[in-house]
Amino acid sequence: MLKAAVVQLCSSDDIDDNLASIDYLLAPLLSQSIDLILLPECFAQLGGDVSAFGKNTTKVRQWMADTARRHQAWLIGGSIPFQLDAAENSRASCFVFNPQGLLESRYDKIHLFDASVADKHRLYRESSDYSAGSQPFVVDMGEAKIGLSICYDLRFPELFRKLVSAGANILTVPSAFTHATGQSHWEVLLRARAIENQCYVLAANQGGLHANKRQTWGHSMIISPWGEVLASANKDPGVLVAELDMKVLYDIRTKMPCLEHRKL
Ligand SMILES: O=C(O)CNC(=O)[C@H](CS)NC(=O)CCC(=O)C(=O)O
Repeated sequence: MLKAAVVQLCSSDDIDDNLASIDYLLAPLLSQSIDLILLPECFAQLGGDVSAFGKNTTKVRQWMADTARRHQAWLIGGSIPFQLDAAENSRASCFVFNPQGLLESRYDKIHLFDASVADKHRLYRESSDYSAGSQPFVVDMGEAKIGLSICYDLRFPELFRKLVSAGANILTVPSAFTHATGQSHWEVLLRARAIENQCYVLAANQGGLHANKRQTWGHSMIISPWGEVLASANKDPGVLVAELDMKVLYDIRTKMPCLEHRKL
């Protein structure tokens, strides 16, 4: 049994404010034994100066380490911009801290959201602010093996197959999914990834109208390997908690061994 917490936010461009909101939302969980906390994409800042933040992430990374240690839980830090190499843009990086507050791994978003969407924002050009990563990551938490992804990655099932082939049994999808695309695609894609890969899916989204006028979909979810929605949010900030029973997952994988039936 693993107890997971999924945080939904409506982040602004004010880093201190956003971190204080998360502290506030997580405070009631201190008395519960949470094993894993997932934060959404751009949890620390949405709509700010990506390049400036990407060069100066020390404070936020320290906050992540402290938060993991305080809750004695794994912390999967959705994404922050992180300037890895002066010759390129920031990566959109998901830092993972263990319950001792030590950095365990970092996944850099592979698929960047360059798309025209039928909302007021219309044109998304993530690649003008960010450089793409290329390396999928599975975090080994013992029985739980966490396959990392970020937001637009959700549309690329081949990434999730790679993660599952590398042993993943829980998939995390921290996001800032738009209101327009979320309404049509979010739940369907998440449940499909859970069903086809026979994995738990933890999806932490941004939700609401942000200071920069972007509107995100919310509806963060925890989904079982059978595709059932175990917990879901509406449009407002909050925290979802669910227990992930790995026996349920093994049972599904044994009775319907789709992953072993793969031919291609
Ligand atoms: O740019 C920022 O400030 C933070 N990053 C994001 O919001 C990213 C890139 S624009 N959003 C997505 O990937 C949404 C994907 C999506 O909505 C879909 O696939 O439909």
